[in-house]
Amino acid sequence: MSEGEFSGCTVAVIGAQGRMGRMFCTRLRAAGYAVEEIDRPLTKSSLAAGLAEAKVILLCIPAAVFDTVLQQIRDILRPPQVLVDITSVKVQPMRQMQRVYNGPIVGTHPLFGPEPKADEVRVAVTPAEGTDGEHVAMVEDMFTRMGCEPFRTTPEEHDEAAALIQGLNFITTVSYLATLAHKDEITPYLTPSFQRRLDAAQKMMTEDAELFEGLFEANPSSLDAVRSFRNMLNIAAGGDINVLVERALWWWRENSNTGGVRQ
Ligand SMILES: O=C(O)C(=O)C[C@]1(C(=O)O)C=C[C@@H](O)C=C1
Repeated sequence: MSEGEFSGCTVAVIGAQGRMGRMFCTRLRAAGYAVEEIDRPLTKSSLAAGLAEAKVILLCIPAAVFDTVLQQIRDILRPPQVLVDITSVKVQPMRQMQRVYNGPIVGTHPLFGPEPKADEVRVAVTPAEGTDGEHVAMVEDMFTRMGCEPFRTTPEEHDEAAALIQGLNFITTVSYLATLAHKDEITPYLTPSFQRRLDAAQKMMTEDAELFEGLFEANPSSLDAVRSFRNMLNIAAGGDINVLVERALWWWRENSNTGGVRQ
């Protein structure tokens, strides 16, 4: 299939009314694709009609209903339709998709929410083994045309990285704030730097906790990530804070002419 054939083709978006689904429908149309919007209630006839002309089926659905929806579409999908998901973990959904469909499958994880800033548009792309390069390139091209920056990886590599970035970000925040909960006596001591951290955690805790909890449970690398963090806490508990600070300064290595080592 040439690039020309693919541009302007039909993409069926399942979960089109969700926040991510709505964003991708808008971006797909702006990029010149025909979009079939599919959302609840998912019926046999709405799915059959919606998927009939689609070259790509984009699943924008919560992990909790992933398997149910796959069961509903398994007999409707026809190779060479390309099945694409946007779930924030990859090992488990890739297996689920491969169990029900033997056509092209390209997993993706847009590393942003429904209202990304212009520089927050990276998309991890995890093709299933056996999916040919042409179909993977089609999907990468689709994201590029939507203004995103796709990069290719594997489900395992993705989940290890996501456990460290998304997983530990959540777990360390939850653990820290839980440690300090129910201690009215400490509130007079709140400082601006603590308040900044609390403010930064608000959305994650009050709006997205269920999402991150689900991702933690669904990511096979979560516990390894927690263990590496615990190793760092053990160093802190031993009093050797300097070792940790030197190591953490790696993040600002570009700003330092001493390669991350304090002056
Ligand atoms: O935009 C937000 O507030 C998000 O939480 C988006 C966010 C995140 O930042 O972890 C959440 C889930 C997706 O997997 C990717 C990005």
